[in-house]
Amino acid sequence: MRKIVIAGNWKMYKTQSEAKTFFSEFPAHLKNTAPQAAIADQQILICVPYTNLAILQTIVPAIGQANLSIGAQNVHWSENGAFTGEISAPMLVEIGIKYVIVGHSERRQFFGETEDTVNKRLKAAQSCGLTPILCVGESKQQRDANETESWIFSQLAADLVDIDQNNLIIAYEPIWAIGTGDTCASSEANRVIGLIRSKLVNRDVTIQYGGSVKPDNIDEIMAQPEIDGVLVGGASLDPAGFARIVNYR
Ligand SMILES: O=C[C@H](O)COP(=O)(O)O
Repeated sequence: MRKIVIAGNWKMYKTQSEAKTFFSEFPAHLKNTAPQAAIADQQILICVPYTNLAILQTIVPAIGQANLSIGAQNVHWSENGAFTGEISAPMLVEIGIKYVIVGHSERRQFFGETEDTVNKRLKAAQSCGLTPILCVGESKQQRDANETESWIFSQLAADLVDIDQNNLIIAYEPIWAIGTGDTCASSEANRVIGLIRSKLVNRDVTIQYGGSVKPDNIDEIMAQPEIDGVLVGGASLDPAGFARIVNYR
């Protein structure tokens, strides 16, 4: 069965004090009227900067929302070593982190991430029991050149070599829709996600859509049959707005 995962990605936003303020306000906005079985099928996740991980691991359990987790935004492929500025999977696991974003387009665009390093990071995450969220998606130029499918298929082919599809989330994030307000039409996101699913060995992988998801388009996005959740950037920074996204049903 495909699990719904509604995830926020704070990117490089929120100091510790700002993160604490967010979580002092967020729970009051959550609508918790769904039956327990439905809650168990839906994971809420917020991927925060490294400086917020440990402190939020002590704060979030006290909220009493069993399906709410904190995740990381990247992970190195080595368990330790001389890799200044990097964080390893065992470091995340030791503080109870279960999810990590891998291969976000901003990592690929600004920090030289390649399909090879994405694959290595996925393997490292899985080998320590973390569930990675693999991000794939095309640029505006690729879409305009009708290369969306071929590009995403090539990303999947390279990124998923020797990856366990039973412990994996994929986020389809068209780069041109990220932070632009230019949301991919939900029917088009549904079509591309269906194509991604057709390439997987495990057709039950949770596949999210990401790119300008907002409170006012979440219902339409989540009504699409192939879309199992969202990866939300800007709109995850506001507690009331992100709760509205989480409360879509
Ligand atoms: O990881 C999240 C995506 O980059 C989407 O960001 P956005 O919701 O600000 O467009």
